[in-house]
Amino acid sequence: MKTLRIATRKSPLALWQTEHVAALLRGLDPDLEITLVPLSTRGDQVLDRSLAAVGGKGLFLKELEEAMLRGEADCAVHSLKDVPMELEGPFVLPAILERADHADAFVSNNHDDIASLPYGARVGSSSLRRQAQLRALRPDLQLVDLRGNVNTRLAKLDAVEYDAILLACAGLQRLGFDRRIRARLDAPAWLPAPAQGAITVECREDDEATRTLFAALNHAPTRRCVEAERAMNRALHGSCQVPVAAFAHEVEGGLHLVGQVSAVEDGRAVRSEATGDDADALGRLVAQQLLDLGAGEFIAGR
Ligand SMILES: NCc1[nH]cc(CCC(=O)O)c1CC(=O)O
Repeated sequence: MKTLRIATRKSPLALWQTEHVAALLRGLDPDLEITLVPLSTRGDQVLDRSLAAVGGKGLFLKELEEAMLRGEADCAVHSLKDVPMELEGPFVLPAILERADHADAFVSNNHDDIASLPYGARVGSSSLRRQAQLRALRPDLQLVDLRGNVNTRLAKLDAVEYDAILLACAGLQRLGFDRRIRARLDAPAWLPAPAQGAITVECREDDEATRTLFAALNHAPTRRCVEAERAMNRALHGSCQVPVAAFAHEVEGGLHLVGQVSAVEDGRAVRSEATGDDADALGRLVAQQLLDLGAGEFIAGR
């Protein structure tokens, strides 16, 4: 292969993740020439409205996919949690890297954890999943939308617009902000988004050379776990207007998956879990269990 062109969003986290993939590739083949193709996506421009309202997660991929279709890039790097459950178009994910930290992080300059926040404190997050889990624990909190990339959100916390914010540990760690994590919000007590912490590579289905190149970076156990989480989400037909959380890990005899669907308004939730060896079947099973427990009520009309 001549030069590998990797499309990426321009946020500091996206660039870090793309540089990380490039470094892994150079480790495999020091002679490989790699160039980054940084692009703005519609998703990056929507800072004022809920993403769900304008078309959802696919907005972070579209421009990168268009560049691949025009032959201007060979592949793209994404946070897998931002990749829609169904890829639209002739694309595949030839590599899912080993998952980093799955957990959410509680970030605050004055408070140690959720429990020690004062009554009615202002917490910033625009994730419905994080808001719903906070509501369930602390109905008194004032939940305030917080958009923008990780660096922007930390700057808003420091400008004292919020008493605390919630972010993914993985993003903070990648950008060198480990020390801003005041408390980890770990599974199973607190559940992450499906595939949180996993980086993926997307390329054209018919591009055998690129698929082969990236096969070596795929981490099979992570792929199985995130496949179960994503199969559950897919089977729930959850738009990104519905708080869906999921976490799978390997156990004796296969995978264990825990899933949860919450009500946006008050954080009421249904939760279910199961063990199995077929990731896709396990995801669909837990989705069905959640529907049997009444998850449909939280999904309907959203
Ligand atoms: N929604 C943006 C986004 N997409 C992926 C991550 C974190 C990195 C990851 O999950 O791998 C973040 C930031 C955040 O949620 O704090």
